[in-house]
Amino acid sequence: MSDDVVTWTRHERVLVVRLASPPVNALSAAVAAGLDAAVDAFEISDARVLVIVSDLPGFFVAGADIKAMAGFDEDDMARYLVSLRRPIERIAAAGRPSIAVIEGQALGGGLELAMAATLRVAGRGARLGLPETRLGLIPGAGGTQRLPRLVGRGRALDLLLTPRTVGAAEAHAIGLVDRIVAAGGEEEAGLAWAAELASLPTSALTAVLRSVDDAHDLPLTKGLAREADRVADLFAGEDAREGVAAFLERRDPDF
Ligand SMILES: CCCCCCCCCCCCC[C@H](O)CC(=O)SCCNC(=O)CCNC(=O)[C@H](O)C(C)(C)COP(=O)(O)OP(=O)(O)OC[C@H]1O[C@@H](n2cnc3c(N)ncnc32)[C@H](O)[C@@H]1OP(=O)(O)O
Repeated sequence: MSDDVVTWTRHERVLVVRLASPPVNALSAAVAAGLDAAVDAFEISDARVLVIVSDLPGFFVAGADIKAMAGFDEDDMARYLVSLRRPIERIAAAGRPSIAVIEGQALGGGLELAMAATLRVAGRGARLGLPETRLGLIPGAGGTQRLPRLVGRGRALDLLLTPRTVGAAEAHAIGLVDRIVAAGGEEEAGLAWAAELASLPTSALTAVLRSVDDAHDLPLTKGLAREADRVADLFAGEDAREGVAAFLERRDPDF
């Protein structure tokens, strides 16, 4: 368990990470370190899904810690950038699904954290944006790379070039969030979604995640070849045997 700004608890096959760093969950060094420790806990566990949720009403994460950064020298900045990017990239590369539960503001590094998750669920009151240009910066934790992959070049530029934020409905319409729920229902929806994913075999979910990432990174022919290899590996595995048998025996599979 990390210090009190980032905590995590196990809910059956789901690890729930809670952010509670008043007033806005700014990504301070303590929050970054806490996130990293939470990813350590996820990696050594047999949890199948990671959920990231804020305990601060109105804020998912308001971005990097501007107050702290204002006093940085270049070495501090370099260390801070590494400390922020490390947990964010580990979540993205985890190979097991993660869900960011967005209630309120997800800005800058906060939206970058959410985009590193596999999936995003937002409440109707959420606002999302990458306002770094207003600080004379650009996103430094993957925002310029993941936003175009999620929403396309034009919409990404619209949100990257200006500090404009989008509400939940627009974010859902452009594919920045995957599910939109009534305000107040975010955490329940995120946990229910995580439980649904956690009932499925990690071997298949990991194969989906790796294959979809290949679709961005590889030429089609190589991606198709890797997909075929993954199908063959899965078909030879216990999970596929259980899944096929359960179907034929008209029962729920026990993965
Ligand atoms: C800036 C120096 C740069 C030096 C180089 C650094 C390079 C290292 C880069 C690291 C990796 C990059 C990560 C990421 O890409 C970069 C970022 O995330 S930059 C930050 C982006 N986020 C923002 O710009 C949001 C700024 N905040 C707001 O717009 C508003 O505060 C809000 C979140 C919309 C809330 O508005 P209100 O409800 O009106 O509340 P207040 O504005 O009064 O704020 C309340 C309280 O919280 C403090 N606060 C708000 N945001 C931050 C923050 N990001 N960091 C630290 N503190 C924040 C605010 O100051 C108030 O404090 P109080 O006055 O009450 O003490």
